[in-house]
Amino acid sequence: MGFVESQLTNSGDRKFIGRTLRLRALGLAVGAPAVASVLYEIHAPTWAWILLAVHTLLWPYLAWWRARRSSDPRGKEFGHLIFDSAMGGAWIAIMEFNLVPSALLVTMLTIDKISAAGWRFTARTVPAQAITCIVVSALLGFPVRLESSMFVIVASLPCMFVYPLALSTMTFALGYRVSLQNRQLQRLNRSDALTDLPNRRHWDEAAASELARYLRSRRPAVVMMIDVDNFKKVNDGYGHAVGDEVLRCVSAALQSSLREIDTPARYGGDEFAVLLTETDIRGAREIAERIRMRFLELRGEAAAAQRCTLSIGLAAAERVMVGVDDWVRRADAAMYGAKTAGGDRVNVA
Ligand SMILES: Nc1nc2c(ncn2[C@@H]2O[C@H](COP(=O)(O)OP(=O)(O)OP(=O)(O)O)[C@@H](O)[C@H]2O)c(=O)[nH]1
Repeated sequence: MGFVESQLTNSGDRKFIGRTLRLRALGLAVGAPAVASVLYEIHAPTWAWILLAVHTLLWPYLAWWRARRSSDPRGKEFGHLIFDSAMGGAWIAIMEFNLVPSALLVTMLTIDKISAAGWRFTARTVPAQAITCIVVSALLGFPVRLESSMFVIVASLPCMFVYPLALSTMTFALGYRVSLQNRQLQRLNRSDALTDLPNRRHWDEAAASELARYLRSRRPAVVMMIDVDNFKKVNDGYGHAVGDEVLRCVSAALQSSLREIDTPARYGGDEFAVLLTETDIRGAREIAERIRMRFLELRGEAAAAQRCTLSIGLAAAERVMVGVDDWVRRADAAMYGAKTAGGDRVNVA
C-alpha cells in the first residue's frame, strides 16, 4: 500500500472509530437510566447493578483503548460492535423482556450497526444478541414480564429522543463532509498543481463548448497558444525549481491580464492556452500584448538573463473548423510563426 493510500485509510479508520466510540458512549449514557429503572422495579441483585455500572462507565473507554492499541483498529471495532449486540441481548434477558426498554435497545443496536457497517454486518450481529439473550434468560430461569410501567417509560425517554437525534446529526455531518471532499477532488481533477490554472482536460471541454456556441451564434471567440521561449535554458542553468517559478510567473501574468469570462490553462510543459470568449482578433491581440508585457515585468532575474519571453499565437473561431483540434492547430501554427520570427511576439493565424 502506498503512503497516500495508507494515510487515507488511517484517517478513514480514525473517523470510523471516533464515530462508533462516540455513539457507544452516548448510547450507554442514555440507555442506562432505562435499564436502571427496570433493575430498580424488579429488585435486581447487586451483581446486575455492578454489571450496569461497569458496562456504562468502563466499556466505552476500554473499547477505545483496545481500538487505539490495535494494528487493525477497524477490525477490532467490528468485534466491539458484535460484543455490544451480545450485551444488548444479555440486558434484555436481565430486564425480563420489559417491553419498552427492550424494544428501544434492539432498535438502537440495530440502527447503530446499520449506520456503521450496513445490513450485512448487522445480520451477523443478530446471532450474538439472540444467543446471549437465551443463555442469560435460561440462567435466570426464563423470567418474562412484558409490560412497562410509567416509571420505566419516563426513564426511557432520553433514550427515545437523544440517541436518534445524535445519530441523524452525525450522519448528516458525515454526508456533508463527503460532499465537500467530492467537490475538492473534482477541483483537483480539473486543475494543474503547479500553476493552479485549469488543466488541459478542463480547457478542452470549455473550448469544445465555445466552438459549438460560435457555430450556433457566430459570436466571436479566439484561442491563444503561448509558449515560453528559452525555457529549457532556465531549467538547465538554474534548476527545475527556478523553472517552476517561471511557469508560475506565466500563470500570474495570465491571471492579472484576463477577464472573468476567459479560460486560461496549463496546456502541458511550458505551453499555455487561453480561450477568449466574445473577443475578435483585434481585441485578442491587445490582450496578448498585455500578457507578453506583464510577463516581462514578472519573470525574475534568471528568466531575464536567459532571455525567457513569450511567443503567442492567435486563431479566431471559423465556420470551417470541425473541432477543437483544428482550432488549436491553427493557434499553435501561429505561435510557432512567432517563435521562428525570433520569439517575444504575438502572431495571428
Ligand atoms: N521546471 C519545469 N520544467 C518543465 C516542466 N514541464 C516541462 N518542463 C521542461 O520544459 C522544457 C520544454 O522544452 P522546450 O519547449 O524545448 O524548451 P524551450 O527552451 O522553451 O524551447 P523553445 O520553445 O524552442 O524556445 C523541457 O526541458 C521540459 O523538461 C515543469 O513542470 N517544470
